[in-house]
Amino acid sequence: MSAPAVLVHRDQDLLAEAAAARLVTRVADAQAARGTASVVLTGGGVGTAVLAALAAAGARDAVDWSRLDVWWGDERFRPSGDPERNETGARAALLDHVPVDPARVHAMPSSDGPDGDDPEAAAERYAAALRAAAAPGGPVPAFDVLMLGVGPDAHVASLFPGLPALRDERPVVAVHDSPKPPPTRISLTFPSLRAAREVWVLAAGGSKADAVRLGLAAGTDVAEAPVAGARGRERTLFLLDRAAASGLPA
Ligand SMILES: O=C(O)[C@H](O)[C@@H](O)[C@H](O)[C@H](O)COP(=O)(O)O
Repeated sequence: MSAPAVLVHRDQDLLAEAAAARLVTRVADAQAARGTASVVLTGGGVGTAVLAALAAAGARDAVDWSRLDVWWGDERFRPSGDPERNETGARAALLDHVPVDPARVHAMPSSDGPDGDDPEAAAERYAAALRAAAAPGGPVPAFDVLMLGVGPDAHVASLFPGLPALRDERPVVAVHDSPKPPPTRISLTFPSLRAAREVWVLAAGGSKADAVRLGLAAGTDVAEAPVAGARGRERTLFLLDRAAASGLPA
């Protein structure tokens, strides 16, 4: 696991533009090296702002969109097209505007999908899709970039403080009784997050300052502040605006 590096931008808009530019470079580099690239998206205000900034960036066509796999770190277990779904926001912000291969856009199942209203079966279905895309024998691909928003309670993906998903070793789990609505979700677990080459934690605003501080502090209990467990294999970046960084030592 890599030790985190911190980058602080003036405000959320600049943070989103800088992260979008970084994403273009990282994806283009991965495609040059390996032919394809994979990214894991997050819901939330900042994560969606990054996607919108990417859609608006002139450099976006440096990405070969047809050779990009798109996954999600978590999803609200709602019907397809529901405005609460992270997928819905990502499509509106970016995916509807670039020539992605629909077969490579791996949305998490919806509550009106093939498993119906059964989040456990939906989680298993997503785990099977990840396994099929992984290197032989591996549970999940080595994602090039995995982005995570963070909540004021220090959750990442749908890994909330104190919930059993934090200790689950399966790659994908159903989450019940989420303290943030909606209550039923699907989430990657820590082993899957940590399979990524690069993990980027995105945070803007003063309400995130405590979570960011805990996420970077040595010795934080991951069960209390899940963001502290968000680490990439090669690189971990905390991409912040000034307000989110305001709790860090100077
Ligand atoms: O499903 C969710 O609720 C989101 O995926 C969640 O994990 C989000 O990323 C953070 O809560 C940060 O959200 P904001 O950027 O909107 O504060």
